[in-house]
Amino acid sequence: MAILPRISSPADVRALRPAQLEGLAQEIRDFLVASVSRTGGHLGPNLGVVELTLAMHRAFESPRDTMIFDTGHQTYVHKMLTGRSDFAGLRQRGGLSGYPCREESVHDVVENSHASTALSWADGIAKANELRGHVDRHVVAVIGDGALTGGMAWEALNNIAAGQDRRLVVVVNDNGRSYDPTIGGLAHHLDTLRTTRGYENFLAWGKRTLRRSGPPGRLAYEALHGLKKGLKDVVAPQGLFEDLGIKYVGPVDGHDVTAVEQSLRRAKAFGGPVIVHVITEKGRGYVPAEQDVADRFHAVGKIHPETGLPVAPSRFGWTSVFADEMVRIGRRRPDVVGITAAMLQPVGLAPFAAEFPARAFDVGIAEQHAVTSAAGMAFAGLHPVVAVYATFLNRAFDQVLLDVALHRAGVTFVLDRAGLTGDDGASHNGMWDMSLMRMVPGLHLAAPRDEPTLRSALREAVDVDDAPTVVRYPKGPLPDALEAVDTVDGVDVLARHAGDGASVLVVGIGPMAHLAVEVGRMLDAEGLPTTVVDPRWVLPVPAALVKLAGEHDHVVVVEDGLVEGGVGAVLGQRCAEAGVGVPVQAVGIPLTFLDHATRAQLLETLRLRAEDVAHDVLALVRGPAV
Ligand SMILES: Cc1ncc(C[n+]2csc(CCOP(=O)(O)OP(=O)(O)O)c2C)c(N)n1
Ligand SMILES: CC(=O)[C@@H](O)[C@H](O)COP(=O)(O)O
Ligand SMILES: [Mg+2]
Repeated sequence: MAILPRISSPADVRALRPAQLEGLAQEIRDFLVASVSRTGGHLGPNLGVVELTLAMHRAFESPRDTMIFDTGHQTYVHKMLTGRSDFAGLRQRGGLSGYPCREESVHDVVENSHASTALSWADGIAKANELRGHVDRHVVAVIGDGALTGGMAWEALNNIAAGQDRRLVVVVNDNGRSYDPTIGGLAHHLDTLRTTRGYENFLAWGKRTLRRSGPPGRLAYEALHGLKKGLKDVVAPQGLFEDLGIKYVGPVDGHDVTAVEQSLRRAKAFGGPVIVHVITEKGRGYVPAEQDVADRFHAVGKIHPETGLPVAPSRFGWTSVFADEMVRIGRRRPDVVGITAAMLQPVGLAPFAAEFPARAFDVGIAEQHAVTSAAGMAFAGLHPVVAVYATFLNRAFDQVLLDVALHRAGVTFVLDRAGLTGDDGASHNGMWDMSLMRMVPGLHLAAPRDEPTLRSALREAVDVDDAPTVVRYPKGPLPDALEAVDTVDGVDVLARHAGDGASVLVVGIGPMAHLAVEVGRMLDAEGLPTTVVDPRWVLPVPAALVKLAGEHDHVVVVEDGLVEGGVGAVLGQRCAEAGVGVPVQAVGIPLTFLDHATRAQLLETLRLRAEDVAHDVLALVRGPAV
């Protein structure tokens, strides 16, 4: 008898008998594979937390007890156990978000999918609970071993340790991986806690001995647990968590619901900050994921459930061009090194790392460290290429500004997923980088429109050794190459249309150049004299673009980034400063948080299609249609 359909709230989960839990876990796994195969999503991480999430909702009472999930990509099971079963529209407009979403449920708190923030959230909530006398409320925060390599997590742990009376349980979900195996001293320490030979072997011996003593009855079971407890105290090394002053429970088999539930109840009863170290397996229970050496199906597109193979070919054309060009640059420039923040494969540095293993650095989910360590590398004679998703550079703005730019360090930032990404929701759109980077003195930013301009931008960027450079490009497949018909002082002219009346300069930034050409055609069809250009290096705004603007009656700049402080806004400022009195219309992303939707849905909503832009230009140039 299927249990899952009868789960509409955590109370239903708590009402189950322990004997029912294994069956429910299997039903959940079957559902995850069947559903996420159809929509795409974070299949591997969620397969790894089935038992953990079940145990959490049995040991704690959400929403009275607050549940926080770091990054939030592993909350599909949490959603299923809190009454949300319609995953058919996952990460699409009107469907479930791929992360916690307050609008969806009172059980969801943190919508931000940037890693390493959960423990700070938890510390704040626990402090508020204590101050407001909510002594019956617990906070339980799940953080992955990858997210634990982020600096904020340690800032939070330092504070959590200071609050000995705060009811806060930190669950370290240790599956040994971010995308790749987690790096660094912390990963080693977690390994030590998890795989101390004596602990493991002695425990294995204990299990064998007890089994030989007869059917694993209650007595044998108790003896085994007593043995494990004794072992932990005697053999398992005391961890840095306890040195910090935070009680440590574990390591616990994260796929044994009963063991996890018991550990969580123990931690909850302690009444102060406790870490429960849970050992899980990313992709657990689905062979294609378990066997996936790349990243255990961390984030998949639509796949065939029987085989795990992708339904569509690889989605990431831009990334593969960067990957190829980076190897070519590496061959001719021994000073060039690559830095990733735990995303070697997704950002395209894997081929570079394969050919130059000593020159590829995975720093963990630590973008701030990545940037400042790059400043150090540049100071010491290297040219670092820091490859991150555009949205994740937000948290390292200060390091770009005052560690790299202030020292005129030759560091190149390669920002993948720049612009609208859509289905990953508000915190994943790469919409902030140009408005942020335009505030960095001396920084040069390129927005290529296709493969040839991406390759040339990368080559030009690594040749700049006395200032930061940025090359940004979007998620997904490459557009066809777009040839320039002319170049004016570095600004590519993509089309010129003669005509009568008010002349229009259409500036396409990055891949929006393709849309700009389309807009040019539409304006030409209306008889407007139109010039379509792509400046390629867009920040600082080139003087040639200001000059070109002064030769037209109207300028429209189309960019896959914020309008506020974007290239269009800056061009308008530069024109005003130069006494060039032409109206500059900036078209792009409004200053707001965008709900999850497909990129196409967002482009339509934001009126970022060629017909929308042409319509708006005509309305401005000729006045509204009567
Ligand atoms: C600041 C930031 N950098 C990078 C990412 C991309 N990212 C999402 S999940 C993930 C790996 C997380 O590993 P872990 O915390 O161990 O969770 P698991 O997937 O193993 O459950 C990364 C790097 C992010 N969400 N936030
Ligand atoms: C949760 C997270 O930050 C990443 O897993 C991200 O969702 C991956 O995005 P892509 O699918 O665009 O690589
Ligand atoms: Mg992990």
